Amino acid sequence: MQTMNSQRDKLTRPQKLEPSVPALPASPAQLFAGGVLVAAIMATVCLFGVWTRLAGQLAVFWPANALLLGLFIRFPRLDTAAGWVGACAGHLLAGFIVGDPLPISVLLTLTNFASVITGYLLLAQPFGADARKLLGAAGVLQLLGIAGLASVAGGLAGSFVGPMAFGGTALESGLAWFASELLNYFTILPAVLSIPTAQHREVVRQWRKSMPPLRRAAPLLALLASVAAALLVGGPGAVAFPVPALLWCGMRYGVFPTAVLSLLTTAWTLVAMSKGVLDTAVQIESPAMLMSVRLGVTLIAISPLAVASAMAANRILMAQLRHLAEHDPMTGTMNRRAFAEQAGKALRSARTARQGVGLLVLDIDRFKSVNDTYGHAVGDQVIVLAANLVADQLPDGPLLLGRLGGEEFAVLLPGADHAHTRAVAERVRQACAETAVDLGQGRTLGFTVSIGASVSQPADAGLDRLLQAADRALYEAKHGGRNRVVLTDVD
Ligand SMILES: Nc1nc2c(ncn2[C@@H]2O[C@H](COP(=O)(O)OP(=O)(O)OP(=O)(O)O)[C@@H](O)[C@H]2O)c(=O)[nH]1
Repeated sequence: MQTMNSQRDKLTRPQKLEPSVPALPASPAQLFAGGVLVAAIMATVCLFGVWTRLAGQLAVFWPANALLLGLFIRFPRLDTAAGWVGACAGHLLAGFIVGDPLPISVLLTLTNFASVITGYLLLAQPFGADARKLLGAAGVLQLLGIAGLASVAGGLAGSFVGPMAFGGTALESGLAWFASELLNYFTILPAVLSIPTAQHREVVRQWRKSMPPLRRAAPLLALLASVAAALLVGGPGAVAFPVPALLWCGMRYGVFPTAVLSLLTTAWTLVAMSKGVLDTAVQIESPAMLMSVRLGVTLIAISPLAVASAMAANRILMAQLRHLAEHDPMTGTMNRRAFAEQAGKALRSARTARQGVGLLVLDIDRFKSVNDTYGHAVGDQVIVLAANLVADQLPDGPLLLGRLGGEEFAVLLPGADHAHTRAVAERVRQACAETAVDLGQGRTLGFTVSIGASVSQPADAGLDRLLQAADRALYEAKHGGRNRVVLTDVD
């Protein structure tokens, strides 16, 4: 007889939308590959940043720091010593390619790392959990605060290094560095941190199914229309034209698409302004004015992100509440009401497809004496173990297992005929008879179950009739000596 004291996970649990963490330590080859990947990404984005550098000035757009911080937090697999060395190597390689003198290249790299490390240390703290996951509007605000402090660190380091690398005063250099970092962090970090996980992709699939294509596309079309309107109308207010459409995107699309759309809209607005395509009639006469405009445009994109995040947090809460309302907290199986609802749906589909259906009602034998002899806590353990054993014996596909009450469970087997229903019931009975609860100190407790099964082929009978027939069969199984299956046909 096998003993078991662990709860398996086939039963439905509330979904946790968290970044995946590697289950096993990475091998040296994987660490090396991760380091090389980070180096390649950093070298590429640094070269891009240098390309946007105007003579004797900071780069107009420097995505490297925000991207590096986002990658290390979002993909812990890359956050290794090899990853950090790779990031350093990528920076220096880009400096070497563009012909920066090595001391300057090292100083610029250290300055970049000052802000990345500050952001990393803050985000890695327990209080940074909501910011890491962009959970709720508070998470977004927290992320912005952390990005602000990382930018201050970059600005302070930049006030020393800037005058050596690009000339100018320490104050000018520090402020320019700070503002540029803030812009990059605000736009890029949310998009990288919210890159979807496999679980998110399933949520997206469900979302696609739940909405006709035009309804899904409407916020995006509104965004395009508002960008076009900004181009046509112009003037200082035009930079805010896309905000309502972005808010709509935030309400409908979730955090990652909203972060990407906000990033694209911000980038487009800044580029269109600098090229004169978007005529805001604002005279940009000084570097400080330019920075003010850039930061203003960036900050406009923050509220849609906060909306998307609050909506996402709300959706997670709703899913958890729904799970609590529909599941038995002890075993994780559906409760009676949710089982009736799900089984009813499955029955209707089986009927439409002219398939058969089987129903099992299962009851633990002489359970009262378990409680009386070993106490309720052990009784609970037996109930949980029975639920997991049943779940393990069921065919793949949606798990239609419900706790009808006490130590009684029901299983619906859509598409099953007489033979299949009996085979599953026998498997369940045998698995329970062969498994014992581990009571510790070498003691075990075995148990058996009796199963009443009913079959309707094709599935013309309703759930109530199937349940009544299975109940009668269960009564027979109990009176026939227990630890047995009795099957009956419903016509
Ligand atoms: N530990 C525990 N006991 C429960 C729970 N729900 C119901 N029970 C107990 O389950 C027992 C059910 O016993 P009965 O259905 O009367 O019969 P039985 O002892 O299982 O005997 P047969 O069904 O005739 O084999 C009762 O003593 C209930 O108090 C629960 O959640 N936990």
